[in-house]
Amino acid sequence: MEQTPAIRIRDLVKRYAPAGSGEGKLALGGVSFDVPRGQVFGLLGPNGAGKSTLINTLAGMVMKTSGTIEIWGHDIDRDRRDAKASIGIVPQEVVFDPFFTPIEVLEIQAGLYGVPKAQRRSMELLKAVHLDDKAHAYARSLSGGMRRRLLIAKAMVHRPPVLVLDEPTAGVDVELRRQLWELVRELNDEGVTVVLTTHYLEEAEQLCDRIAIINHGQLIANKPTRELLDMAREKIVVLTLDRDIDTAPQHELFRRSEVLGDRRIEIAYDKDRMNAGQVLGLVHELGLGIVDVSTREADLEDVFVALTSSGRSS
Ligand SMILES: Nc1ncnc2c1ncn2[C@@H]1O[C@H](COP(=O)(O)OP(=O)(O)OP(=O)(O)O)[C@@H](O)[C@H]1O
Repeated sequence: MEQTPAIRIRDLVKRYAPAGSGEGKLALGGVSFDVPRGQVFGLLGPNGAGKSTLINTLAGMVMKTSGTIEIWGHDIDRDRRDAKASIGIVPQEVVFDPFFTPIEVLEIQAGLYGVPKAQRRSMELLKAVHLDDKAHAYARSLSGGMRRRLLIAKAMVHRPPVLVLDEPTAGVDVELRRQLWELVRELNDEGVTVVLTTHYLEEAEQLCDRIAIINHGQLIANKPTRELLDMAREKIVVLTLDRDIDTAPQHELFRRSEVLGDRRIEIAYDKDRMNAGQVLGLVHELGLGIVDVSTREADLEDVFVALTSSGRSS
């Protein structure tokens, strides 16, 4: 029998009720996709695309207009309890009572989820998020990064097989971002399926096995990260010339050509139509001497911009 996906979403529609007499806002216009088990799955999209609506629907905090959602094989309408028990949600905002300690935060949450005392593993969870030495410190004395890690532990008290993180690294510094990535990888290595939304394309590229892109409430891509990156047809060469020039050399085969300054120019070309050697040859033919060359692969940002600006579906 084929394994059920960690999350199965079909024809999900959410229309927010109108504030006045209008039609209301269509935030999700019929979205279908699966999150395979055992993966780190990234949900990307520009501001207002519908990511939070989707996550909040999974969390049971937003009522969908129509469509179906199954979490670990449990339909969220028909099998609400099991669906809820199968998912942990890490919200964007970090809010704790400043007078509770991390261990108390986890114990209270375990109580809310009805986890019997004998099955609780609060200390183990604090260890997993590297907060065991802060178990008895007041939450108000924790740094921003520690609070975020505590939120992740809190979402895991009932041992859900699926963990959803809404913008886990929004507004955190580079060092902390890397620590959180490491934590997500550790959880995933232990078998937890992770879904995360992010604005940082580098984060998605580094962390996610598969990426779905939402734009204007529609799914416009859903592919393994590698395949999505391969969709970037553009390659870029940066050349250092033997003299200063005011205007970049142009050719019908160049997609883009710009002067960067300090005798450097950048030329983007379609990797399916030509290679770097041909670009150099053409620049040479135009009478320019080349003293240095480097190339840059297009990254997820290039793909993202191409997809979300054209609205093309894949
Ligand atoms: N409670 C609400 N009532 C009415 N419209 C809403 C509500 N919540 C969100 N929307 C609208 O639905 C659309 C999708 O919003 P959503 O917050 O899901 O996007 P998002 O992709 O999470 O964006 P962001 O990255 O900015 O959080 C937006 O146009 C938003 O204005």
